[in-house]
Amino acid sequence: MSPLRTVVPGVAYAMFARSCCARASRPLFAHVPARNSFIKQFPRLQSSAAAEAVSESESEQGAEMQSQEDILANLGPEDAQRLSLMRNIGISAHIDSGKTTFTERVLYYTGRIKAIHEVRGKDNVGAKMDSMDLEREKGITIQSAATYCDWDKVENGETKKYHFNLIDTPGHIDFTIEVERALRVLDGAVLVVCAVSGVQSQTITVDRQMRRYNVPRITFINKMDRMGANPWRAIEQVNQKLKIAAAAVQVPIGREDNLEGVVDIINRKALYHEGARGENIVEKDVPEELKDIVEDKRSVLIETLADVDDEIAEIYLNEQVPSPEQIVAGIRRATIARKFTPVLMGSALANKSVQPVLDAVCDYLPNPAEVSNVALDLSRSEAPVTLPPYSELPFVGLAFKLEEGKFGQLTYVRVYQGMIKKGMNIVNARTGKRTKLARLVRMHSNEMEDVTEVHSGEICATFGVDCSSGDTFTDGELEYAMTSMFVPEPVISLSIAPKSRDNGNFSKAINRFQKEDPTFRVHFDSESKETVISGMGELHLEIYVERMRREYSVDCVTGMPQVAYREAILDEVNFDYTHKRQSGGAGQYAKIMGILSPANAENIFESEIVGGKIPEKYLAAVQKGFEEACEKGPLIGHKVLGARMLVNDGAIHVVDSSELSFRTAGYWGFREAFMRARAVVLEPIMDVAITAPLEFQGGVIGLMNKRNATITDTDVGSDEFTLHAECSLNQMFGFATILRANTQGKGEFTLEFKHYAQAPPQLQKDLVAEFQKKLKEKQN
Ligand SMILES: Nc1nc2c(ncn2[C@@H]2O[C@H](COP(=O)(O)OP(=O)(O)OP(=O)(O)O)[C@@H](O)[C@H]2O)c(=O)[nH]1
Repeated sequence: MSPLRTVVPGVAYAMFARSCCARASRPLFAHVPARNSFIKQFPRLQSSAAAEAVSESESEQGAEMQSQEDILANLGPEDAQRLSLMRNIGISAHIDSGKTTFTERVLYYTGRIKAIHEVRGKDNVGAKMDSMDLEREKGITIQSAATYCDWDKVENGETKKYHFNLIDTPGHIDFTIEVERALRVLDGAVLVVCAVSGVQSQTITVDRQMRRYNVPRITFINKMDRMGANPWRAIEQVNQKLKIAAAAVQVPIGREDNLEGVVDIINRKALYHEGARGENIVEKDVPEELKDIVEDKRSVLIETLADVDDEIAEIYLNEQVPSPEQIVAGIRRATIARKFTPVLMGSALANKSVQPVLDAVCDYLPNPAEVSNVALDLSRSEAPVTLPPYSELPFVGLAFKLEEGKFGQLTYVRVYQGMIKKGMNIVNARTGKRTKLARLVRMHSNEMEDVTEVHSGEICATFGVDCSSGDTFTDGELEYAMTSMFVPEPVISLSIAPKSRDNGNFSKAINRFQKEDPTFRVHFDSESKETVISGMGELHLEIYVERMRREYSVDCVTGMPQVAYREAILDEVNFDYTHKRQSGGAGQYAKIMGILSPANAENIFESEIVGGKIPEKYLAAVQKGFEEACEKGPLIGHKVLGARMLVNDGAIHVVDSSELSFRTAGYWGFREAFMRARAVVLEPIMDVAITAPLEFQGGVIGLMNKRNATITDTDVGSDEFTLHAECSLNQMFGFATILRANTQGKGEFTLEFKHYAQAPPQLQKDLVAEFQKKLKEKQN
């Protein structure tokens, strides 16, 4: 953490002063308010004796990175009150853990919806957050959905109204970008774990994503009503597999069919439910038969906390017992520091113990002011700057999700600093484009409510803003850009064409899906004259083909799914390539020499030219040629992965050399050297996790052996097993049908890209032969 600054108002001024300097140099940011107007704008910073005390030199030294203490100390009373009661949270988990069912209860108990509808429920209505027809039919979440609700929490006899912005995310790895972008803008998460299956493959993936965006999480063990439910095994797995300290803050009262509620072990209170949907929580004494386990688990909680929190450790080492308030404060500190996750339990479907999770969200997850958010100041070599959630500062927000709605493109925005108002102009930091905000809404799944202004820390949506997902918006005052989310590379592609002549809808659909989903890519293969779509898995592409049919009335024919192969080299070779053409008119001449060698997972271009033998602009042209060649490898026309081209010598011709000549030399020189450097084809290797009832274990192992998979681990539960294996994607095509047939429809599996590895020699030969054949056909 950066050192605590003492002259707090000055820090904000320094940041602002810097942005003014930045603006002064760019015509786009012509308006430069004087410092006085800044102070007028921010009355609470007017203790300007302090502001004056900040010397110019300090403001020049880059005091932009504010510590969390600075931010909290400098929050105005209105922001402080508003933000302390706000939580931006995501609900994430493995497929089918009950995220949507859980969210439905949250919406019901907070009064956001009037009735509960189940995922695949008999009433055919479906859960609120699965608003797409396809989601309701398949019973899976495909797109993340945002909503908001208010939760009345009683604290010391006083009721406080907390405001939640909530995002329900898909569990399936094929829609992983939805999880990435949700976690990018959320401050905390509820990790849902099934009480029977425990930590599953996707739980681990989601956990990794939470770590990527530093998201603190509380854990909810759902499905405690199911046979074989075992929360203690699940907690052990969170500790072991997710490698984060976890301890229960509750113990269940009854289990499986007899689940009645939970005991809050911090306050030693039993919580039961009353009402048709368990809406009323009734507090009672801890049942006699649970007293021992409550004390036992309470000690485990305190010991686990003592390991990760200094204050609890001190109390513990002094052989004292922390008070309930101290325990809650310790859990909050350790959770926000991402060293610990408190574990709650219940059953969303049986309406048990969801409300305590909402209390825990308030107690343990951070409010927007407690999370450090950073942007890069583009005007100062991308120096990092903190974005404090003060409403008075200039607006900075991130467009994290785009969606085509009834009224045009809907852009979801998280407001990090300042506020936005209907009618105001916002500027896209990437394109410099200014747009007037015609409409501002808050989303409730597929419904929306118009609002006139949205303050820092909030999530909202706007219409008619031209941008890509991940773009930063400002009010034009600042040149800030926020780092965007991680976008995984697609691993599978297939050719696609409309069955009948395209009346424009096919292209419209393709354009829209591409804009909305950065993991869905489209390109036109000029050799095969086909449109090729790429994505994260078979289901991912299948869903888009189906959506084209339903939403755009375009029936499509698709080719066989193709693996995204890569080409690499195993040897280092020298190259000496001359590109020469003399056919009337101006000639072409470029000579390059150097070394081509294998590199680690990226393509690198370097030059070590002495004495200016090749001028910089020609070297840049060689690099261009190299990059072009890497897009379409010489072996089978797939991308090159891990090649380093070093140009260390060469020659130019005073008349005939040009950028084009050097670009051509870079392109062909690379290809020629590549083929001499033991070129190989790489294929994607996937992490496979298959879960099925125990009786199918032998059969499933047989299926994986047939695919030359490497079995890495097997978890055997009371009635199910999970087999983990590494297998090439090539071997996994159509596996969903095969697994279903071999497990009476009870088996499930997930696939996640792990790494690239050399394809088997025969496959490489076949691919090369096929590519050569196609080339010949084209030449004839
Ligand atoms: N027994 C039991 N079943 C539950 C519980 N919660 C959810 N389910 C069921 O589990 C299935 C999956 O629930 P969802 O809420 O769709 O799970 P999800 O995690 O949102 O699913 P995806 O978004 O597709 O990954 C549904 O059939 C639910 O009825 C629970 O507490 N107990």
